[in-house]
Amino acid sequence: MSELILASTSSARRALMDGLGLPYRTEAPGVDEHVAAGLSAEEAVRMLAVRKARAVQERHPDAWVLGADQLVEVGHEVLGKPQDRDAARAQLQRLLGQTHVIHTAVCLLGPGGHHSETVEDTRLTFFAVPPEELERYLDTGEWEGCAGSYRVEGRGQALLQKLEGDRTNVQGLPMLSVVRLLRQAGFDLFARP
Ligand SMILES: Nc1nc2c(ncn2[C@H]2C[C@H](O)[C@@H](COP(=O)(O)OP(=O)(O)OP(=O)(O)O)O2)c(=O)[nH]1
Repeated sequence: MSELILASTSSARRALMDGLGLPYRTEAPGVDEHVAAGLSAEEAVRMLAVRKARAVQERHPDAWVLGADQLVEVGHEVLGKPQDRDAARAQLQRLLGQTHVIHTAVCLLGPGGHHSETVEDTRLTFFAVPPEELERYLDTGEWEGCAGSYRVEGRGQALLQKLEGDRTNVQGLPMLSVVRLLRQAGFDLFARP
């Protein structure tokens, strides 16, 4: 198989792909992540995952390229990555004591016009915790670089009352779907190095 490129700057996505053990490399997509207002969270993440994968594939047309994007939806609000601690506090205040949905889209592009994509949802319910506990969680710094301002595999799991769906989807890549897309594209996931 041609080389596989993860079109991502995300350390969480890299960690998940490392666990799979396939040879791959990463490349920053370098795309504008703004989308038209009025798109649903699912439409937005799907569009951005394709945009990221296409941007890298244009530079490496013979490669396989995996792109991904994630948003948090709570009520009618859509949350991305917080810019600072105050924004992270506001996001978590919105999520605590509520149920929210993580939407993650992945897109796999390959030689010969291969294009497969999917969007996976995971529903999470958080405990309602007092403000001082929220401040202690913010002190961990886990909010940085995370849509929704928490890390489900880190101290953030102490906020988690219920999770329905693929846990890896929360971390940045729905690995059940990534494996399915790679197998459908003909990847041998246990190829001899
Ligand atoms: N480790 C960890 N990371 C999380 C968690 N929830 C969200 N994230 C991270 C994964 C992604 O890096 C980020 C979602 O934002 P984006 O989809 O815009 O990706 P990002 O800009 O980080 O990287 P990329 O666009 O792939 O270069 O949030 C979590 O529970 N644990």
